[in-house]
Amino acid sequence: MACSAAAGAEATALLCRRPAPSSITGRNRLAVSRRPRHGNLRTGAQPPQKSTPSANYRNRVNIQRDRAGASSDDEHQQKSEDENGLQNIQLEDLVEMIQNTEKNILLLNQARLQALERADKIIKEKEALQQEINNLEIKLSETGAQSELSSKGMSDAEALEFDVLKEENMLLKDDITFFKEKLIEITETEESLFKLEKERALLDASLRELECAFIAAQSDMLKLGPMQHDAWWEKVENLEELLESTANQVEHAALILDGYHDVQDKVDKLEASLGATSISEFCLYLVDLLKKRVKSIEERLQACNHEMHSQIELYEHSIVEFHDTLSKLIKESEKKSMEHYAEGMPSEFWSRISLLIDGWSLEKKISNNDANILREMAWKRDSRLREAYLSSRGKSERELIDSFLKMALPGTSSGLHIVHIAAEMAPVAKVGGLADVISGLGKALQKKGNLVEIILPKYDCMQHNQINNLKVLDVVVQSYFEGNMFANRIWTGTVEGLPVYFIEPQHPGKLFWRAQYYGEHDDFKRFSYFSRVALELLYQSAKKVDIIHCHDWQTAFVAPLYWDVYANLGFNSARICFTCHNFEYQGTAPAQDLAYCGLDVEHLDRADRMRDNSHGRINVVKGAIVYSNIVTTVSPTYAQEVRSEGGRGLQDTLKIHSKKFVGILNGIDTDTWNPSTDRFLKVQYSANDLYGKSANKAALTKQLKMSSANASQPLVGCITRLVPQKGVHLIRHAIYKTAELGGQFILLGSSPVPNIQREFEGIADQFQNNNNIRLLLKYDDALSHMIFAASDMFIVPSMFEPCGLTQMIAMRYGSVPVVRKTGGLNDSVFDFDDETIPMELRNGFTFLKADEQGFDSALERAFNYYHRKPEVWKQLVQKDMKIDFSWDTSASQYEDIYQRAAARARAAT
Ligand SMILES: Nc1ncnc2c1ncn2[C@@H]1O[C@H](COP(=O)(O)OP(=O)(O)O)[C@@H](O)[C@H]1O
Repeated sequence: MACSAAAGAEATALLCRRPAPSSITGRNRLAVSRRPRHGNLRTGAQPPQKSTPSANYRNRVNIQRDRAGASSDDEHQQKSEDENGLQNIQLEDLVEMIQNTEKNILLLNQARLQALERADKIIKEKEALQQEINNLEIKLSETGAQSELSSKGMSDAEALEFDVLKEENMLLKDDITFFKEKLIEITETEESLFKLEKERALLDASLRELECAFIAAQSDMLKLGPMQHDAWWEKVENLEELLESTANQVEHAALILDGYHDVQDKVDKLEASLGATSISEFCLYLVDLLKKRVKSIEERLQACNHEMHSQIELYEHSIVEFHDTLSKLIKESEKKSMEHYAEGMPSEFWSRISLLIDGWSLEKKISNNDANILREMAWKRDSRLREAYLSSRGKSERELIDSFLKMALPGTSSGLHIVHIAAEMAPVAKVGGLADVISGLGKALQKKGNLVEIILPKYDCMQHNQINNLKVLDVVVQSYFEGNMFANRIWTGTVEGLPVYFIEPQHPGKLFWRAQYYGEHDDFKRFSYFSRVALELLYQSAKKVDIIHCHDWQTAFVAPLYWDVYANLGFNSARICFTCHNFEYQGTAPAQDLAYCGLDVEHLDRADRMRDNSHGRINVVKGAIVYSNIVTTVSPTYAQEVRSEGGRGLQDTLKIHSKKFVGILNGIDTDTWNPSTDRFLKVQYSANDLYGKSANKAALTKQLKMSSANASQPLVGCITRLVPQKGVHLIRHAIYKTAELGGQFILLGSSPVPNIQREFEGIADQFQNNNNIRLLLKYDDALSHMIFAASDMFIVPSMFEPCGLTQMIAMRYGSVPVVRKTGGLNDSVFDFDDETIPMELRNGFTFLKADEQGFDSALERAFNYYHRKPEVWKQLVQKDMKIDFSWDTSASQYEDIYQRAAARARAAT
């Protein structure tokens, strides 16, 4: 609208630029043009003419005149010159007239174009206005409808608001009627604009006529020379008439344009009135109303909130008060019960405690020193004694003594100083499960607040890169061996966060410089030497160790050495725990060999001490059973089995010492064996995200150049030492059976037994070109991690198995175990189809008979579930991955027996 007002002003300006628009009408200009006709002749020199059409015309006339002059006599020439001069003057006037007319035509054309533009704009604006009115009507009808709808179920205040809205709607409707009327006016204006347009067309036509006439006049001028003056004037008159009618039209157009100004004014006024009550204003009004409503609702909400908060505050306040009263009541009741003790039973209670302590002291169940400490505590009515007494109700006297003695410890720390003396430790020196136990149990005990140290031989072949801060101490430990003293260098470093001492004998036999851990002709010598130096180290460092834990035959020498040699030197604070990880390896030798490490052969070569039960040699495992304070093996079932044939001749010894013998199931190091962090895996995964498992399978089969065409083929894994214990004949059979069932098989293992190694090399050759079978006859820690992750099933068909770690590791990696029901396998794998076992415990497939049929029945069932019930299989995989095989529970059991032994030790001194 503002734009059209501006355009209107511009048009006015354009008209004003013409000289005196109101006076310069066509008629006035015509009067000027007529002057030459009434004799006002022009004389004298004329300024040079521009090359306009009339100038050209003039030139052409002069040329005609020259030609005419050349062909007449003088008189005639004079007359002719006069006539020509007259003609020239008249022509010049005519040309001027035409020039004026041209100018007027140009101006008119411009005015016409302006008028056209304004007309278009007005039409567009009218359309936009109509559209806005339409929208407004639609909005109004919607608002009306919504209001109708929302009026139902309104509160009084809302109804009032609704009425206001309705009224506003009515007013708006009136406004719209008013706008409509205005619109009709605009339509009328539009009609007059149409008329203007028509006039414009007429004007256009006459202008064209005028132009044609002018062109005709021009050509006539060319032929004018001999033409009659009157005829010429006739033409001029015609032209004048044309000009007059054009002037009339221009006048008319000016009138119409004046009318247009009126229309423009009207439009501007309309615009102004529309601006006053514009749609956006209406919208603003509506928004404002809505805002008000929202505000009132917010206010109400705030009020509610406020009320709620004050209620909550009240409620909280009353809770605090309630708690205060409750704690006061509790304190009062405690006080009363204390007073009850103090007033009623206390003297009798504390007297009884004092008598108990005196009795234990007299019976030598506790030392005099401990008795004095405990007596003083009872005298002072130490609440810790009272709590220990009350919590031990129903337990044995021994347990009560132990719990009392814990408090007699200086500093009363429940932590123990435990030293493991072993031949292996993972990952620095690993041959089998023993290594895993040392680091796994050691870490778990350390986590429980004990001081744990490890003593290992310093092997040349160990994984030095697995040791942190390896350094040699500035001390040489001299140790006895074979009648001589040998120097030993002591190295320290940490492995898996545990402090480790590495002993490097300066012995000419280069005892641990053999490029292998075991299998040397002088193993008995090597490890008896090591056991002696380990104790020597502890002795010389004057440590007050609580538990010395030795493992397997290699360090079984420690038990008799400790009690027969070092205890006599005053090194006797510790108690010895011996764990036999496998009763197959007992460390037997001719009796005199015991003397190498300083043991008294005569004293020990006795049936009740170290002489082997079935032949004349000495047996170091037997010696450890006899000489240790605690004897353990690695699973409850195996502990049971070794009490009969499984004991390999030591069953009677174990029976004799059964009170100190216990089977504790090994755990696994869940930090090392963790599929969600395992750095050896292609993709880490967890029970809740098994994608990584199939990715590892794909990666490993690709790496080993195995077929990956059939993704539904189960992959069977086996990682083991290839020794008869592990059921090598069933492992061999499993390879063929898996091929027959359409599965894939990967074996990772090596054998210390040459003919077994050769046999498996032969099988490997046989399957060399089979894309589904791979035999990797070596030791490879990284590869073992990848196989655990990639396999779907894992076989452990052992003839006997003290504990077995691979079935637990396999489950942690989602590989379902297929195992023989023996030893630790029986304590950790429960058959999926065995209905006598609770469903939640069933985690694998087991068989009892150590033959091919027995194995086949378990493997075939596993294959069936894998192929036919993939969902059940997946659930089984996930369940297995979530089983807690950590050392936590087992370490607590060890800690418990350590504590009791340590307490007895204190009681004894
Ligand atoms: N060839 C091998 N390569 C890598 N690791 C192996 C190999 N053979 C056995 N192991 C590992 O040694 C440990 C064996 O422990 P376990 O099952 O108790 O058997 P054992 O101690 O009788 O050998 C497992 O951690 C297993 O992964």
